Amino acid sequence: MAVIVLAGMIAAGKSTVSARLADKLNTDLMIEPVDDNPILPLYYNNKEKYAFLLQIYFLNERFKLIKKALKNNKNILDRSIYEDELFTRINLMEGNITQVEYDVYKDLLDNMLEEIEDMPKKAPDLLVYLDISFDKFLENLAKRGRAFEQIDKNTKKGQKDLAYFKLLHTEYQKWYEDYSYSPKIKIDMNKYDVNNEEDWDEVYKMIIDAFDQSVRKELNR
Ligand SMILES: Nc1ncnc2c1ncn2[C@@H]1O[C@H](COP(=O)(O)OP(=O)(O)OP(=O)(O)O)[C@@H](O)[C@H]1O
Repeated sequence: MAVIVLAGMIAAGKSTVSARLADKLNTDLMIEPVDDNPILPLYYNNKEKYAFLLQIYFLNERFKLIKKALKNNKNILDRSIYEDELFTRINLMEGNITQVEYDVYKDLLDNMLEEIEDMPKKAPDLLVYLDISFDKFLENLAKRGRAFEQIDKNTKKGQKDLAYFKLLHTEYQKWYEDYSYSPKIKIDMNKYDVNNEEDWDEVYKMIIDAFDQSVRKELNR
């Protein structure tokens, strides 16, 4: 039984890497399709109003996927539940949710994580963190062109959005350094285009080597 979870900043390439990885390993891909999320566009339009609702929505959806992934054989998840907590904290810092809302969220999250403690597998075998620079993030966001994510720098809202993304990017680096639930690997995605076969082969090898080490460690325990 093996579970690999992808992590990293918005538009770092998690969806592409997790899909290619699932295909290569012939395993299930656990994703929450963005197009099915009714709250995300509302959130990007009015963070103060929808941040708390969005976080509860993500927490619930993520938990459903984790339960499935940790019970089944061989799974790839395209984002970790611990990152949702990071998003929630950023929203607290930005004043989009209140301290009381954050406390309720955190209590619910801890309660859910206790359920995971009773499952045969409590954490992924490997966390793959995709690292990108802020400039690369802006480039990727513009390139993929999801309407609600676009930044209009000439407006007050655009400036606020930019500050949100910047804070998230900075905090993501710290988040990765502190992450300790499972073995982890950081991949510098500024250097690789995973749609290019040569680059993908290199990235895949790094992930598999780290994964083999992680599983070997587990067997020797
Ligand atoms: N907990 C959360 N709080 C706020 N926004 C979130 C949260 N989780 C995901 N999102 C947002 O949902 C959108 C889609 O996220 P998704 O996980 O599909 O991929 P992504 O972050 O764009 O990454 P990639 O391009 O690497 O696949 C992004 O705008 C992301 O910021």
